Amino acid sequence: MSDFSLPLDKPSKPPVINIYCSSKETSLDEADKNFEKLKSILCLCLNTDQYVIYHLKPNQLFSDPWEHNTELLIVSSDCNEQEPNNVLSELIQKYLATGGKVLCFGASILHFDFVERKPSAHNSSFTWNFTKMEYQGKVMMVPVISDVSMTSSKLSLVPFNVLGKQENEPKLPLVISMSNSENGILILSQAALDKDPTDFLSSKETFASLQSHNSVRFEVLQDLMSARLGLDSSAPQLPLLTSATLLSAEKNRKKELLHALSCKLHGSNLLIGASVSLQLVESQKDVMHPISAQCLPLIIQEKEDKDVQFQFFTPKEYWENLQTKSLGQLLLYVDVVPTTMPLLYPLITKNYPQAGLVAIAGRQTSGRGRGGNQWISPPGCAMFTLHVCFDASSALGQAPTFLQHFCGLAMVLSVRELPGYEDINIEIKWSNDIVFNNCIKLGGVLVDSYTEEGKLHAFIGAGLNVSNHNPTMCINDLIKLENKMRILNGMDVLPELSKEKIISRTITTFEQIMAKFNSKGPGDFENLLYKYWIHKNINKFSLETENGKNIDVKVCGLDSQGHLSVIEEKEQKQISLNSLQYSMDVKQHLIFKKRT
Ligand SMILES: O=C(O)CCCC[C@@H]1SC[C@@H]2NC(=O)N[C@@H]21
Repeated sequence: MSDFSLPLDKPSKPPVINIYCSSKETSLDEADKNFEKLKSILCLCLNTDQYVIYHLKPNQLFSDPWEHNTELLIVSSDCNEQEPNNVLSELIQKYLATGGKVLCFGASILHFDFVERKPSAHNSSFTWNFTKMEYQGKVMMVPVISDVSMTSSKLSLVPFNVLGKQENEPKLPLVISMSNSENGILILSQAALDKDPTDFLSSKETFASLQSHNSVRFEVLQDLMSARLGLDSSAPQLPLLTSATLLSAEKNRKKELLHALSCKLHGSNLLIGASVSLQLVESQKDVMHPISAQCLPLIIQEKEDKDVQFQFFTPKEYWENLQTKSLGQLLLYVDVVPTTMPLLYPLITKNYPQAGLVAIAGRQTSGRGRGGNQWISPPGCAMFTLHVCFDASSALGQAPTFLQHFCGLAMVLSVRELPGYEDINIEIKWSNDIVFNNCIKLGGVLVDSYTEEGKLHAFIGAGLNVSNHNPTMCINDLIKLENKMRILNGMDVLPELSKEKIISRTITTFEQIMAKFNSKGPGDFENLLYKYWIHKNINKFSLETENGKNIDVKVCGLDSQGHLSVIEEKEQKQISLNSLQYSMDVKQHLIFKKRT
């Protein structure tokens, strides 16, 4: 037997938690969103280093052998699907009989005699009720679907345990657990513990009440996972999310922004965004834990800004190096967040479109890269999203692709325009990678945008690895290399750079490039870009065409829209390539169509 055989009690792959989101009337998009939401909830109550979490889609229920490696199946149903789903019920019964574990939110989706539906509940329109639930001495407000209940009298026909019941109503169970002889466990919860308070924003009072019980909800969920279902809920390596803080070097800017936002507020303190909402709070002591990915507390006051300290960020270093008129002067800083990309949406207001807001993160738990890739985001990476806004009819509004190039160039210049750092050999590879040695990637840029009322809003996300030696290389590794050479030549060594300095210098340079582009056109910008472009030397490529044939092209620069301009060698014909459709592989000298 080989020394490398697996110990018998070890799974060959990590155990899976499958989440099934019922989607009868909800669109598939909605089901995806629900899945993401549930996944972020699980990340707060499970050791996510131990499990992989997948979305089990309706079409996979029968086609994939999901039962084999599923440690837990979570079923989440919403108001739209209250007729029992017989097929799903049967499948779950089978899975339980083989020792499976199921946690089901929304008792009425499964077919059980003890789930009673009042006649009105057979109509398609269901509503939510809010009731107090007692779970092992803890009391909390929970949403339940009205007109559906679990009837104790009929429940006596099955072996069950009441875990949560309506406060003062022992006969009305809200959460029960049932187990069979094969050790299968089913937890059926009529209380919608899978819903966040932000799902109930239409009533200020309801939202406030659910929000105030939110930490109890997580304690209950954690207890269900660990004590009832036997899963590992010890702290994962992933850090807990933290609150954000609004900072500005000038107090007045912060005041102006908050004033401009006052008409966008829901209730007294909520700013809604498409995927993340911000809950404005006065100080750290008003922050409720745990922090959910969908509703981030944003501290707006507290001590003087200059006294605030963070785990992964030194504001003083940032302000000292920022020399802009407006960009980056208002800063949303957060130590740990899934991604900075959606954070600024709730703060955008037409009353203050030129706020120049930037969101900076110390680390990200789900950093986004281009083309749906993941962006590894540990603390040593400089990571920010910058908001800019201009007329859609302006030169830049007509060619917003240039923005990503401005940012890539600004990142390179943030290092290479520092006296002594001119030879730190980072360059730009199309479309927007910051590379060393033509192909070792240290950084990149990602832009989201939308147009509203004639204004183009762009959210420019940038990441540059400043001090992580893994998984590739970082700026400070290159500075060390440069220092070896300088020592040999009897020169002073260069200090390593901080991410604060790199971010504020990038934003400063970005603002200058943009201003010059607006006033004088693209000339100066392009000359500077080509100076740091690897394609001044690496310009011969084979281009994949529509008909599958490859043609030889030579990269000649950017076109008037900011797209890559190449010349077909044979016919000398110019072709423009959009980075949304094409990618480049420098090692293979290949430009190929992205597969969608
Ligand atoms: O794929 C790329 O090259 C683009 C990477 C962009 C990463 C940055 S880090 C800050 C911002 N937040 C994200 O989640 N992504 C961008």
